[in-house]
Parts: sequence; structure tokens; C-alpha cells
Amino acid sequence: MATVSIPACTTALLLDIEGTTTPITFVKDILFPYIQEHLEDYLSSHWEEDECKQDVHLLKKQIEEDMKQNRACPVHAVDQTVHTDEEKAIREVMDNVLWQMAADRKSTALKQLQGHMWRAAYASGRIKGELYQDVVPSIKRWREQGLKVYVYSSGSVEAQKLLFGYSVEGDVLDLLDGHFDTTIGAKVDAKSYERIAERIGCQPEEITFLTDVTREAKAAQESGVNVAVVVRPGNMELTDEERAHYNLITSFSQLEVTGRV
Ligand SMILES: CSCCC(=O)C(=O)COP(=O)(O)O
Ligand SMILES: [Mg+2]
Repeated sequence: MATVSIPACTTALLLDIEGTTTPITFVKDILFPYIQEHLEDYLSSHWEEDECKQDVHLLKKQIEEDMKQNRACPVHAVDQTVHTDEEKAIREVMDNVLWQMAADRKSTALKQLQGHMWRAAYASGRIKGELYQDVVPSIKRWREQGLKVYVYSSGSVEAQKLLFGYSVEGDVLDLLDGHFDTTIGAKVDAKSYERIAERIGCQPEEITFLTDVTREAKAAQESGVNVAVVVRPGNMELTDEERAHYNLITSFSQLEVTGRV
């Protein structure tokens, strides 16, 4: 397997989750269906709680933003089974969440709610966070080499901590130095990577970002961050141009930090 060198100035690895540390199928076939199946029950039973109220408030702000941008969520006629104002409000939130999920939106509002909903599924052992086999050994090796390891995912920080805290390899949260989500900015915006570098306390050039999504890779590169695109089974096909432009890896074990043993 060919090795891919990362610059000697690298002090931190920044990892995407879906398609990078974790199969896309875990997200699409396990995590998302869990939300779809439990959404109504969850909203009905948590509706009066502060956390759920904040989630709904964020979703409503997102709806207002979407309406301004003409990204309208289809409004369904409320059916005969809905009687009270609360039931109607829950149905509206459900319509919006399911619509956002169908479009695989990465809005902070959607991701916060999802993170809160997955808490029970992970804690009960019903769901375990999947990690590719090369992930944990590679993170351990990088840490031994003195590198810091961070996660940057559209999934909320809470959702990230659940995935790594209740993973197929047990609780591996101690291997991570920190987490970033879309509250720092979108992954397709170069400024987000500048902010992450500032938060970590290093220059963008000292960070190597691993992701499966070339729009994210492009934004990271624009900010000065070094990038490798991760090719895993089921990930989006890359164009010939993308293949030529980016360093590609199929396993984290291919990465070699120049000058570190
Ligand atoms: C870590 S939570 C589950 C994944 C998720 O909801 C998501 O949007 C993953 O996006 P990523 O930025 O990790 O590709
Ligand atoms: Mg990804």
C-alpha cells in the first residue's frame, strides 16, 4: 500500500467522520433510520423539556432562514389524527426534520436534535459507533508521534462524542483532543478551517484534514490546511480531475508524517 507523506510541520490531524472514520452506511442505514422511526415519540415525550424547546427554537429559526432564501419545506395538510395545537406543532417540526433529512441537509438545527435523540440509543447499547479498523491504531500511532487529533464533522459535538464514546472499539474518546461541528462554520467554508486553527492555537498549515468530500477538501486547502481525500467503499466517486489533484488514501495507515518515526 502506497504511503502518503504529510508535511513535517504538521502538529494536528483533523478528521471527518462519515465516509472517513466511519462507513456512510452506518449513518444512512442505522443512525438516520433511528431518527425517522423515533421522531414522533421523541418530540411528544420531550416537548416540554428545555433542551427539546431549544432544539425546536433552532429549527424554527432555520425555517425562517430557509424561507428568506426561498428554500421552502413542503407544508403537508394536517390530517384528521391531529387535534391539539401541540400535536399540530409536533407534526410541523416532524415534516421539517424529515424534509431536511431527505435532502441530507447539514444544518446545525437538524444536527443538534439528532445528537440529542441518539443519546438513548447509544446509552442502551442499541447502537454502537462504527469505526474502520485502521482508525484507532492510526490515531494511537499519531499520538505517540506527538500529534494532536481532532474531529470536525457536520454531526453535532454531542453526536460525535456518542459515536466515539460508545464505539465498536469501546470508549475511545480519550484518543481525541477536541471536537468541532458546524457551530464553528460550514465544512465547505474556508473560514471554518481558519477558526479551527485559531481555536487549536496553530497555523492552518500545521493541520492535515482527512475527508471524503472534495468540496470540504477544497475549502480546507483554500485556508492553507493540508488535505488528503479518503476513499472508502461506498463513498462518492471522484472525478479524474479530483483524483489527480488530491492526495488519496484508502486507509489511515498510509499516512506518514515526514521526519517522525
Ligand atoms: C457524527 S454524527 C453522525 C453523522 C452525521 O450526522 C453527519 O452529518 C456526518 O457528517 P460528516 O461531516 O462527518 O461527513
Ligand atoms: Mg464525510
